[in-house]
Amino acid sequence: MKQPVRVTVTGAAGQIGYALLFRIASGAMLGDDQPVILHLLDITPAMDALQGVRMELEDCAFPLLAGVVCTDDPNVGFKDADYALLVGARPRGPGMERKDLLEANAAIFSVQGKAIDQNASKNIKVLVVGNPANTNALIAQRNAPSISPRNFTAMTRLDHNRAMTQIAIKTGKTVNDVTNMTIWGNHSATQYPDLFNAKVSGQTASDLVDQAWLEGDFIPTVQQRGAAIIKARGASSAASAANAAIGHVRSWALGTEGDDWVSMGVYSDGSYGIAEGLIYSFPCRCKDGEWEIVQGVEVNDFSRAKMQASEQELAEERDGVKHLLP
Ligand SMILES: NC(=O)c1ccc[n+]([C@@H]2O[C@H](COP(=O)([O-])OP(=O)(O)OC[C@H]3O[C@@H](n4cnc5c(N)ncnc54)[C@H](O)[C@@H]3O)[C@@H](O)[C@H]2O)c1
Ligand SMILES: O=C(O)C[C@H](O)C(=O)O
Repeated sequence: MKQPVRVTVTGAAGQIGYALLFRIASGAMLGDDQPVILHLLDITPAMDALQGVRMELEDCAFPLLAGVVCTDDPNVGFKDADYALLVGARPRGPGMERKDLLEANAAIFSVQGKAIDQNASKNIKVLVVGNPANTNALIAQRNAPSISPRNFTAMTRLDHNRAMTQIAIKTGKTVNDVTNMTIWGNHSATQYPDLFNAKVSGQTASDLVDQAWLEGDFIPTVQQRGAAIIKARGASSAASAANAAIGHVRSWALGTEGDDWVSMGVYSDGSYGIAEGLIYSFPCRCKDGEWEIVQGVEVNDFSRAKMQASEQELAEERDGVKHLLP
């Protein structure tokens, strides 16, 4: 049996937390031979609810669950953490854009970045889910100078999964036939889901649909899916978000499949002309616990304009939180 690893989940008493923790404890995220110690971090008023979550975790008798720590102290929450899923943050309501949450949520990620810097493993892998995820990841990363910026990522896997299903439905196939999907940019309404490189049963996806559907239906559906769920459910996506978080960390830790890739918000090294240092979603392959941006993906003029619009939005978000970026 492997030694247990410590996995911190923030916002653990929230709705994504509830859909996430039981799957981590079951082995869905890190494999069925990897014991975990869960560190559940939330705010003080949520501690009673968090104890309820702990009781339910205990009552599952998961063979891989080697311990549960519940806390409202980030220093305890991130102590020796090997993985952190930063979920705890306010969700948007109807009519809001995700960046409207910046003011409410940014401070959380500055505090948590510092706590990660001071307490966590230097090899920690961090996934930011709380919105606006890319810029919150940037804030956490910049407040943790002793840890490689490569270790801070933001979640666009939910958008990636949404895009795979939309093209599968349109072409009468299933997601098993869809490969090489890419979400470029920000987890926001400027994100760009790319059908020019995606494949359906080995054929280029954009060749299988007309441009009017691609521009007028597919792209806005993926961009606006979070808002559509909020409108329908009266609450933001939770089970699908938790599922995407599991997928993101699993791909990062255990590797991507064959030649396929996944979408991850990662520290830009200037690939595809995207400003260095932004947390931008690129096509990534993972191996041995490391991600790399896939090079040589074709970018036509249509794609380039959309990628730059999302880059521009991320630069504006970054400038809006300058006071939190040491
Ligand atoms: N990136 C994505 O694809 C994606 C998808 C879905 C939701 N989200 C975002 O995830 C976040 C959480 O969503 P939810 O539906 O679980 O919300 P929720 O309100 O149900 O839960 C949030 C939890 O975070 C806790 N929290 C608040 N401040 C905290 C802090 N400083 N430290 C620790 N915990 C804190 C709250 O007490 C609450 O328990 C939101 O920002 C939402 O917009 C992102
Ligand atoms: O859209 C939201 O605000 C929630 C989440 O980011 C989503 O994409 O479902």
